[in-house]
Amino acid sequence: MFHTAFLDLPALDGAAGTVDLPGSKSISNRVLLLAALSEGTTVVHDLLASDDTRVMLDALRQIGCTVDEAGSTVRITGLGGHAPRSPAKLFMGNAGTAMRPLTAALALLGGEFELSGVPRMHERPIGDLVQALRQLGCLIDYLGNDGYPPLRIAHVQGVPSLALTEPIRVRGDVSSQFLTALLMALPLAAGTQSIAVEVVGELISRPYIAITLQLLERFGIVVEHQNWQRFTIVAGSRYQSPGSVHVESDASSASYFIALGALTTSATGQKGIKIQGVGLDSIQGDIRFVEAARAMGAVVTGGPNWLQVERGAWPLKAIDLDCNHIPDAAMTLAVMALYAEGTTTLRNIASWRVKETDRIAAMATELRKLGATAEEGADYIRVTPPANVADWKAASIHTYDDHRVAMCFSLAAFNPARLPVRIEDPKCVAKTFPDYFEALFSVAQVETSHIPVICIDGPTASGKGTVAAAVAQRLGYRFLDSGAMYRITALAALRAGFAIDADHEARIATLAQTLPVRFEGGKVWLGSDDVTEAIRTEEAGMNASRVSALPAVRTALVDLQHSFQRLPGLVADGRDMGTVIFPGAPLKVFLTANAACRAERRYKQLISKGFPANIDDLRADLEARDARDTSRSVAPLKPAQDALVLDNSDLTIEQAVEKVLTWWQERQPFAASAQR
Ligand SMILES: Nc1ncnc2c1ncn2[C@@H]1O[C@H](COP(=O)(O)OP(=O)(O)OP(=O)(O)O)[C@@H](O)[C@H]1O
Ligand SMILES: Nc1ccn([C@@H]2O[C@H](COP(=O)(O)O)[C@@H](O)[C@H]2O)c(=O)n1
Repeated sequence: MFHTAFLDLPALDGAAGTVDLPGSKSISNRVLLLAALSEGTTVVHDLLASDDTRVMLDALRQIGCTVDEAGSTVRITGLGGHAPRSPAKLFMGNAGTAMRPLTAALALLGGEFELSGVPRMHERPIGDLVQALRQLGCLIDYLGNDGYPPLRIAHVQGVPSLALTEPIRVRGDVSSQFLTALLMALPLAAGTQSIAVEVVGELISRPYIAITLQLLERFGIVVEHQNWQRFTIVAGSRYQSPGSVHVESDASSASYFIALGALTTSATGQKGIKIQGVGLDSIQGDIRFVEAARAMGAVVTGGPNWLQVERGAWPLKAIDLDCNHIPDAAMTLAVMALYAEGTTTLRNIASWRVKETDRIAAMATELRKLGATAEEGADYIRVTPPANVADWKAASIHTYDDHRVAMCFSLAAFNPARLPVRIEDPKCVAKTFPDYFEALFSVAQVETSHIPVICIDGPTASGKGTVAAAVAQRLGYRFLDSGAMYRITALAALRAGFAIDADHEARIATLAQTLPVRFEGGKVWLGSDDVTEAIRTEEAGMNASRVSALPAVRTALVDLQHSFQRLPGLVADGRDMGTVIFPGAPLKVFLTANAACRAERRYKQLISKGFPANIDDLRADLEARDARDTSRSVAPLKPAQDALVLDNSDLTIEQAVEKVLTWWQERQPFAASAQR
């Protein structure tokens, strides 16, 4: 996952390949709660690992369920009729699928609970659910604003006697989660009598209720319904664990890759995007996004657990669609509309206004930043793409702590104007798809020369590695420590018994070409040996300097260094990054510091690692190394013609990093809006 302040997506050319999607959020959190209410142990396979499931798991532990996690498999032993542990303060983050059903379930289980969330959760309505529970006789207080979390369930003396003879009335036109919450909680009270729930107003997002009913059935609860307006929980209902449950992949998450298949082709001749984990027979309502994508031109085929999507009509066809049945996935249509001919209208999406953010306003604002025309109404959005290629704008997309805004706007990186797109706060995807961008990059195609590279070259101990690693971390870019390649080659040569000299040049070069080197978790591996420490000594640096003067060795290491230029970008440090390896890089920095300063820094560095050091010897060594690096015939150390020189003798590390980042921002088309 990218924890950076923003993630810049370079203009992407195409996409092809296979993606495995994470588990469905809606199914994951429903299954967790149903398992918690059941008798027996449920093994949940392929559970989504995300912020929203995390808060649910934590809450279930707090109320006394036994929860064992092993990767994506979670084993839950439910309460099975026992009282939950109370009092408890439960933090629900911004997870509506946890807040609403848990409120209802805890109200019917008895005990004293406070449920709260992030500030946005405290703006998301829950009043209709609370009103329905109060109708029953439940004692629930608002701790902030009426109608919104945080709230308190005050059943210290146990569950009060409930008024179950009359149907419970609940609104269905604000959020279907209120009805889901009641349907999952009421079986706890349906031991001796049937309980009816009546929906007031039109039931929105009906497919989510269908998921609830299907999952309830798996946990032994039969719910009858008349025309989706009246639901009856049959007397004698009792939660019983089914033993094990598999969570299917998230159909809403599939929408981004369905869209990707619809709007891209592949330069390599590979055909389309294959999505694994969810198929045309999915129980999730958002699978009907496939119909909408087909209407826009996508060619979608599929089987029980997979989908295959290819571009059909191009440009895409504009649509006018009632999206009530696919509220979450419909956001993706708003971005697909950027690639359509004409105006796309998405209707009946009032629920967008009370989601993670006001999604209608958010989508309209961000689409406009890209150059589109977006008109918003109380329950619709109308999108007209930029009139001409030249009307597209490079935008910094604000994501409103809304995972879906972040994910669907990544699709704007395929714009015909070939402009980059900045996604602010990319980690918000953690709500449902923590590795979304990694999945996107695994199928996205871009000509390598278009992947941005920042080169930081300079003499020994000038701070290149430190600054480059920090810049890479701030941008979410990959990091290439090219010096390590020479250090490892020298080590491998010596271990193979080769002296580092011209006589052994060819053999060392052959060795370098097939170096079994891996950089993993901050460690450097040569085959199965951890050489992290061994290559950091001054002697190893000197050997590297000798080996790096052999032209054949330099040539042998070129491909390996180029292989680091991958999405979303690269920061490379060394001696010839800007002059030889990445001559087209858009930013080249030559980082220097005076010799005394560098010797002192290296001295402190070695001492702190427990290596013996003498500052005068160090200075002599680094000057010798610089002299050899500067005077060698191939790829000598020198600033590239277009490099910016930064003497950081009097700068702190952070100041040097900021300087490089500032230079980088100045080269970005959306620099100004990134300051918001
Ligand atoms: N601006 C700075 N102020 C103080 N210390 C710094 C600064 N920049 C780097 N250092 C420190 O100097 C030491 C050497 O830095 P670093 O290893 O990044 O240099 P380098 O140029 O990559 O060296 P080499 O060429 O040998 O790989 C490190 O301990 C680092 O923390
Ligand atoms: N691009 C590069 C990087 C390094 N070298 C040589 O390797 C030696 C070790 O590099 P460090 O950055 O890890 O100290 C260095 O002294 C150079 O001789 C190189 O030639 N080209």
